[in-house]
Order: sequence, then C-alpha cells, then structure tokens
Amino acid sequence: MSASHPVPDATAAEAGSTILSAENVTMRFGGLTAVDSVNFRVARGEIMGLIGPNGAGKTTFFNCLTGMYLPTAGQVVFDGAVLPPKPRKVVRAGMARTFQNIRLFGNMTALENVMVGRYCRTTAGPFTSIIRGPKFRREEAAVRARAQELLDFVGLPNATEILARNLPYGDQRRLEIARALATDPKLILLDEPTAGMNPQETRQAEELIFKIRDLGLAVVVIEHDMRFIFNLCDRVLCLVQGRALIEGTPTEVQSDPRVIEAYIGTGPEASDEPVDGGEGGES
Ligand SMILES: Nc1ncnc2c1ncn2[C@@H]1O[C@H](COP(=O)(O)OP(=O)(O)OP(=O)(O)O)[C@@H](O)[C@H]1O
Repeated sequence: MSASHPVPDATAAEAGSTILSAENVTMRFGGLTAVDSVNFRVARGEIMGLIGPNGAGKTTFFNCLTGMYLPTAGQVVFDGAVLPPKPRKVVRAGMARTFQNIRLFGNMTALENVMVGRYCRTTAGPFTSIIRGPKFRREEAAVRARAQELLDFVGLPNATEILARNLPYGDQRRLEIARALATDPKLILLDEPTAGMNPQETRQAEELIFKIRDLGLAVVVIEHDMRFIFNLCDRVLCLVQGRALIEGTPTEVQSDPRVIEAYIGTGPEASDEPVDGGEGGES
C-alpha cells in the first residue's frame, strides 16, 4: 500500500474499542425465528468468527449486521451510531462484506470490479462525470490507481485486465475482498471466504485476512472450516438454531461439549469435520 493512499488504521487509543455491537438482534421469517436475541460485540482490530451448523442463522445474522435485513427486534450499532437499514448507507458508514456465493461483475475486468467498489468514495457529480471534466478525470485516475494497489494487496497484481469470470475460483474470492476493501471499510465481513478453496488457497486466504487485520480493520468471518476459524480468530461466537450458544476464545469454544454436540447432532456431513480443528474440509 502506498503512503499516498492511506488505508484505515486504528490508532493505539482506538484499538480494542467497540466498532460493532448487536443488541438482542432477532430476525423472524413468518413463524420461523432465524436469529433469536443475539448479542455480539466486535472490537477494532479484532478477528471474530461466527460458526454454527447449517441453518443456524449465521447468514441471516450477517444480513442484519450489514443492513440487508432490518431486524424484527433489537438493534445494530456501528461506530457509535445505530445502523441505517440500507446496504448503501452501511457501506458509506464503513462496513463492507463479501458473499457466500461470489457476486462479481463477470464481464468486467478485475480492475473494473475493484473500481466499482471505490466509487462510493468519489464526489464528482453527474455533470462533471458526463462531460468528463477535470475533477472527474482526477478522481478516475485516483480510483484506478487505488484499485490496482488493492489488486496487488490481495495477491492479484497480474489480474488487472482479466475478466472476473475467467479468474480461478480462489482468485475470484480475493477479488471480492479487494472490491470490499476499495470502499475503505473499518470493518469487513467475510461470508465463507474459503468455500471451494483447496488447502493452499485456504492458507493464502488466512494470510490475507491477517494482513487486513494488520491494517487496523476489524474482521468478522463465517466459516464451516473449523481448522481455519480456530487458527484465525481472536474470538468465536457459535450460533445454534438462531441462538448464541457460546462466545469465547477458540480454545474455549472448541472444547465446549455443547459445540461438539451441536455439530455432531447435525448428521454425517457435519461430523466429518471435528470441531477440534483436525484435518479436513468444510462441514
Ligand atoms: N429469506 C428467508 N425466508 C425464510 N426463511 C429463511 C430466509 N433466510 C433464511 N431462512 C431460514 O432461516 C434459517 C437460518 O438460515 P441461514 O441461512 O441464516 O443459516 P446459516 O447458518 O447461514 O446456514 P448455512 O451454514 O447452511 O449457510 C434457516 O432455517 C433458513 O431456512
């Protein structure tokens, strides 16, 4: 990252203070309570993991945290203010996310995909953009330079002109992260960032997330790969049937018999992956 384009970096005073909190967040779909009175706190510069068996409510909770859903009850406070229930405003407030199912613009190049993420921070109005005035051209050049920096940062320095749909799967996941970083977030939420990755790509993803944290960002990660999550996270919250079962350090969570039972209880698919972080893929 060049000095001319500083990225968010928590000061010593800010580090450790709360950036995101969920207070009794509940989300109901008709008669189904997908998320039930969940409390959650993420500190600046922290990597927080969200685990739970299939259908536990992780993605629904993520959607509440990122303004995609307005919780049925409870509230989400981000950087000292109640979260606006509009994804666009949430991004501007400093929260970015990636999706379980990759959502790139397949027919745009890698660079253009990242540039799209950056436009939420530009100020050129419609008039100067249409006539391609000096302000627009200055901003466009800065957006392009920043996008390339982010491609370098996530390990895709040579992907600039490649169409997103032609990138290997692991690279597409990195590209999604670059696009999220382009919005200058204070917190980034990653929904299954290693899904479909081979072990080498998974290790690279882990290194990338540590690098992001080292910039001072807070990170929240949903993952089924227990080895990955317990290596990576400072704290882990386990959801089961929409409720918070336990929150603690990886050591505390992986040794809790209720967590083991919750996973084994979900059937043979989940029990393939021991919660003690043993060898294996996704649950
Ligand atoms: N839009 C929706 N309408 C109705 N029910 C929903 C909706 N989204 C999720 N659900 C239900 O809410 C529950 C929690 O789903 P969710 O996708 O949040 O779980 P998850 O922990 O992310 O699961 P997975 O690990 O399989 O992705 C499930 O029973 C699901 O069927």
